[in-house]
Amino acid sequence: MTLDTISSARAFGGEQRVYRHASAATGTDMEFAAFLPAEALRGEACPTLFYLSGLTCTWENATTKAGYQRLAAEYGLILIAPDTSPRGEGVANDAAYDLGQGAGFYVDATEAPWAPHFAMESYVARELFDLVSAELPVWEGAVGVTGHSMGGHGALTLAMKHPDRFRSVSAFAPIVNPLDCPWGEKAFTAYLGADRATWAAHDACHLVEQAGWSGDILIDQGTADGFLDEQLKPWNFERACRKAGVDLTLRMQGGYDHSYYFISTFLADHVAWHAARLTG
Ligand SMILES: N[C@@H](CCC(=O)N[C@@H](CS)C(=O)NCC(=O)O)C(=O)O
Repeated sequence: MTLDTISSARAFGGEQRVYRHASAATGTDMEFAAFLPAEALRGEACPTLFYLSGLTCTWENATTKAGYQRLAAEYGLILIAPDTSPRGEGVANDAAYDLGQGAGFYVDATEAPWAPHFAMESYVARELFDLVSAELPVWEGAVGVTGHSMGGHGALTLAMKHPDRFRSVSAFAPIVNPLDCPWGEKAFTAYLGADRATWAAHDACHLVEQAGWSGDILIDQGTADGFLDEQLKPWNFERACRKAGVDLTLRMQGGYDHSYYFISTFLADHVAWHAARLTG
């Protein structure tokens, strides 16, 4: 598979790159950002962190606003920031910001008109994972995943569904219970169909009770997040983790909202937390 470099810029002794490639999973070209620390540029195997973004985002939001380059350089970590959906003229879309392009929800759609291209679980957890493992100096067995909002849902569910691939997981303001929030109900109805029984396999609250997680989990959530009560409900996941005996650290951060100001404030803790688990 060919990786085309769209851009490359020196940052913190490493390089911030953006790649494009033809994706078999989505049937489209996909773009993603990759920060390579100095160690990776020297060809040394590096622990790697996937950062999955939220609604309306591409690889660009986190790459330009989270400040991850300095942190990834400090810990010698490769950071991979995928897009949030397939895109393009031949790809289904919706006028709303929370469905279609920019809102892939990290599931493989089974329903029309989404099924032909919306395969973001296969894309991230298999195709992109295998691609970066083959093309970049990713330290085998030392890959973690984090994400924000819809991307937090992606991080939690992909980690629990693919524990052979992801060794550490954390999230910022994640959607934890798509079966019980308007964003999740709308997207899952469209992508997976009306039968809610099929949804549970993509719901972190259900997954943690069914599949569990052998490590610990870190979640940061702002108390001034406008989506907290209606969409995010981290207490549902706290309850499910307690029931499942999974070690969750849920930090309610006073006065923080849903923005990248919140993410950039606490990202250092997450990068350090992943680095410790991936190299320990
Ligand atoms: N503010 C958006 C809601 C979507 C939103 O807040 N998206 C979050 C992720 S769920 C985000 O990171 N947006 C892009 C950014 O802040 O750069 C809207 O109403 O259109």
